Amino acid sequence: MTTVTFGNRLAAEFAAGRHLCAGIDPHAPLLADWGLSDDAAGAERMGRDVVAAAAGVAACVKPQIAFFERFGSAGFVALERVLADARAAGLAVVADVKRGDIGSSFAAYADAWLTPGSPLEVDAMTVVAYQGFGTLDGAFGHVREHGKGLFVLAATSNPEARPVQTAVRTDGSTVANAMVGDSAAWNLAHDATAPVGSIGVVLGATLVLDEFGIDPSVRPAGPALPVLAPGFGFQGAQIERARDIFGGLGDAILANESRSVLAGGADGLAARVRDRANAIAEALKG
Ligand SMILES: O=c1ccn([C@@H]2O[C@H](COP(=O)(O)O)[C@@H](O)[C@H]2O)c(=O)[nH]1
Repeated sequence: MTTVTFGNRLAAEFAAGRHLCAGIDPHAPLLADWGLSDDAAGAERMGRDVVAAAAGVAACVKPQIAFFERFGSAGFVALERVLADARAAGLAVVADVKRGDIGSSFAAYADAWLTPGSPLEVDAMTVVAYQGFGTLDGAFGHVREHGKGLFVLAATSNPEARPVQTAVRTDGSTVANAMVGDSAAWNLAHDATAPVGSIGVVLGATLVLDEFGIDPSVRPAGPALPVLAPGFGFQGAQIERARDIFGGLGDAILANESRSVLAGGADGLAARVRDRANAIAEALKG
């Protein structure tokens, strides 16, 4: 059986004009806003409602695992139900887990989130390569054999990240740019002719990429590099500026919005998801 790669799955979403990655972030104030309890049941209800609203409209959903993890095992049960709904709806899930460790331990994280049939199976996960890009090796088999994807933190949307991510390595590259380069190189080496790669990066839409040593006018060789872009909406970045922000890195954008879509309660959620999906499609088309 031929495995559909994560990159090919993204390419199909983009061809259909879907670029929104709808966040599932059950913050306590948002749960209150929705009239839900600040517990696992409330998080589950919000998550399942977002999945229902996003199916066929958004390219993916992105549960922020921290908001489920705070409820312990009950939170993970809730999350598993949200993931099951997404699977049944054919909606891709990017787990925002930001995992990283020495290679042998990281491999167990990758197995937990990317093994087909695992209780927490998702389509892609966010990862941290602070201990070296090679520590991600344990996930690459899932990418190649099971059609899974990774988003490597490169230049994140939060201001505190700047001193670390702009640091210059001994090879002259900033840490942020090295993450972009290593991810693009992996895609080129493993699936050179794919339209979109299966390894992507996280680049905050709130940033000026040049300031992180990333030249947005340079499109990496090989498959388009998926960019998971948080920072739109609540954090202030404007989707209309996406082309200016990402330049040559803007061919395969998943624009994440969480609080801007979730605020306002369950009533009107479907309309908000649709409106944001349309605005993002319009800004990124052509
Ligand atoms: O650089 C990063 C990486 C991840 N995030 C996550 O994205 C969402 C953003 O939520 P909003 O409500 O749209 O601001 C959230 O889950 C963050 O943990 C990020 O913001 N920046």
